[in-house]
Amino acid sequence: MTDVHVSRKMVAEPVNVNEFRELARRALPKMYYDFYNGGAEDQYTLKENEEAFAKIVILPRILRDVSGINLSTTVLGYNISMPVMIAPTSMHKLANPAGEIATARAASACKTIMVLSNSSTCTLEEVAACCNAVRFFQLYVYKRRDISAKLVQRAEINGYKAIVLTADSPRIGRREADIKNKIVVPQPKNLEGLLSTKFVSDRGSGVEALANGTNDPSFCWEDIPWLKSITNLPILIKGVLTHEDAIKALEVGVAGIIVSNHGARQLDYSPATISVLEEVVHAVGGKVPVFLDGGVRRGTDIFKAVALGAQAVLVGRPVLYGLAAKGEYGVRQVLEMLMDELELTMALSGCSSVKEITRSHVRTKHEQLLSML
Ligand SMILES: Cc1cc2nc3c(=O)[nH]c(=O)nc-3n(C[C@H](O)[C@H](O)[C@H](O)COP(=O)(O)O)c2cc1C
Ligand SMILES: CC(C)CC(=O)C(=O)O
Repeated sequence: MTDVHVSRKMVAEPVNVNEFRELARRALPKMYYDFYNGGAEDQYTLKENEEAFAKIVILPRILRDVSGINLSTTVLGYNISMPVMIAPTSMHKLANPAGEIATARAASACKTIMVLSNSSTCTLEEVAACCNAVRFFQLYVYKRRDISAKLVQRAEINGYKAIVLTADSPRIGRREADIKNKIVVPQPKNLEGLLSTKFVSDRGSGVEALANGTNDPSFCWEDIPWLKSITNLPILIKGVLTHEDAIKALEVGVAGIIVSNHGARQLDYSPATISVLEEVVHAVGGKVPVFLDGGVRRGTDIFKAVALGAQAVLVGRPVLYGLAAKGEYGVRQVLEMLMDELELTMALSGCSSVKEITRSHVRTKHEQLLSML
């Protein structure tokens, strides 16, 4: 067999998430692949999100009974099959005609939680009706506060179990591929009949026009009581990267914190999420669960995040790659790959349950350098 045959076969039958990325690239129009795959400006943080995981080593323990591995955990009291959830990402119909319905069904099949994006291409009602996955609803607070309130109310009526407030997007990051491609995106389905989103961007990106036309850049900590006053659902805050903001989040009474830099699509040169996870975990001191997203591509990444204190991680692009390549089945395959990799990582590290993964199972770059002194 020639090398060409080998590489074709490899891409046709992906064995890891990064191979799904290549399948997605082939399946999608360039404009949409760039939208899904890209980050802000120099994409420094985009690279760092993945590379920072590579700087952490795992310290395995040997001769433990790992004949049965239990990957399950709980998030806000809901049992899930593994410490991995689906991050909110917009516009799944750009990847597959079934859109978020396919993603939700895959989440349900894999017994995990899907966070539905505020800017989805299926309505939150359609997603609620299509499967019995536990679902959270991600919220951007709009200049039209009444419309955000309406979305929260609809999420609550339709059985979403938490509101994930995205707090890192007062304006949209500068995503240069979208500007160059003059990306055109559909109107978010949840806003149909509520708000016209036909905004025009000077710079060419339809995503930028949409987000900057709708999101309220004045929304701040003092406004969280308003959000709490309109819902009984627990609120998770997404976009925390410092201990200062973690403490503020506790003060305003959130039910959980998601350490996130929005998949490096907002502020370039913000830190890789895995590099600040521990700072946030220490500040929170176990008062609420801490989650992480950004750059998780391997079971070993999940293991490292859990060892550094995350209750679970969320994956964004991997799900989109699976969806673009193979629809609902592709999303399932991606989730199952991560699950299998995590299971093997735990077995080889001597951990038979998620609780057994501890801080002493990993060594950061900083610690590696200190140990050489
Ligand atoms: C194409 C795309 C769309 C996204 N849309 C949203 C969104 O609508 N709301 C949101 O809070 N985060 C959004 N995010 C950020 C994700 O929730 C998540 O933080 C990020 O994708 C995690 O990094 P990863 O893609 O490396 O896993 C989006 C990310 C991508 C890649
Ligand atoms: C701006 C939104 C429409 C989607 C989003 O959050 C993203 O693309 O990162």
